[in-house]
Amino acid sequence: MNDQTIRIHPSVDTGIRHGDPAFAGGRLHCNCAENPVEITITGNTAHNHVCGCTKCWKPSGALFSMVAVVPRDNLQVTANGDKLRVVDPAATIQRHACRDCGVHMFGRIENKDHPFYGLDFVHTELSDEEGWSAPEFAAFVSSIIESGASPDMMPAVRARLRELGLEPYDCLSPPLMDLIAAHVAKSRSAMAA
Ligand SMILES: N[C@@H](CCC(=O)N[C@@H](CSCO)C(=O)NCC(=O)O)C(=O)O
Ligand SMILES: [Zn+2]
Ligand SMILES: [Zn+2]
Repeated sequence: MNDQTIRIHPSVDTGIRHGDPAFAGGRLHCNCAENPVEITITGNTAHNHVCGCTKCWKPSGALFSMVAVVPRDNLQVTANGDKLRVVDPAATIQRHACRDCGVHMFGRIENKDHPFYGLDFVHTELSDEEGWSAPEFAAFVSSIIESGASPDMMPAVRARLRELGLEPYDCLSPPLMDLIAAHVAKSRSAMAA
């Protein structure tokens, strides 16, 4: 990495750290120096990825967020939960953010018909523990333009993502898109029956 290297996200900019398959979980904190919000996760995360969408929380200076999922029953708010506010109650993913520092602690889908219902979205860089699952791909890459990135820089952004081993996609990865499509097909056939 040199001064000209495109900064994707602090957790990947110097190379991807492997996750630990035996990792049993840990705690995430917001950025408040006093009374930080804490969530506790049992077990490891899955489907970790960097996301270029406009809605996922990004640390300052990063082009992408880094976001993974956990079963919602594996996540508990364990300190200062009174500081959490839903950023956009109309969004599919309801992001619970700290009202003081703005960090998103978890995103939850309340629509039981959604393909990802039952999973919460979390940012594992908020944890001091190591072993969380590593990011596997880059999602919603073209969406960084919506946040102000120049279209001219997109070839370099995609090249840097590939160099890091994060295949760039403009929606989710093919396995996740297949999962969504299979869910839609199953719901339609259930409705027709
Ligand atoms: N171009 C839009 C895309 C936003 C989008 O569809 N984001 C996805 C992925 S977020 C986690 O990977 C999504 O499911 N959004 C639902 C939601 O955010 O509630 C943009 O950039 O805004
Ligand atoms: Zn905070
Ligand atoms: Zn996103």
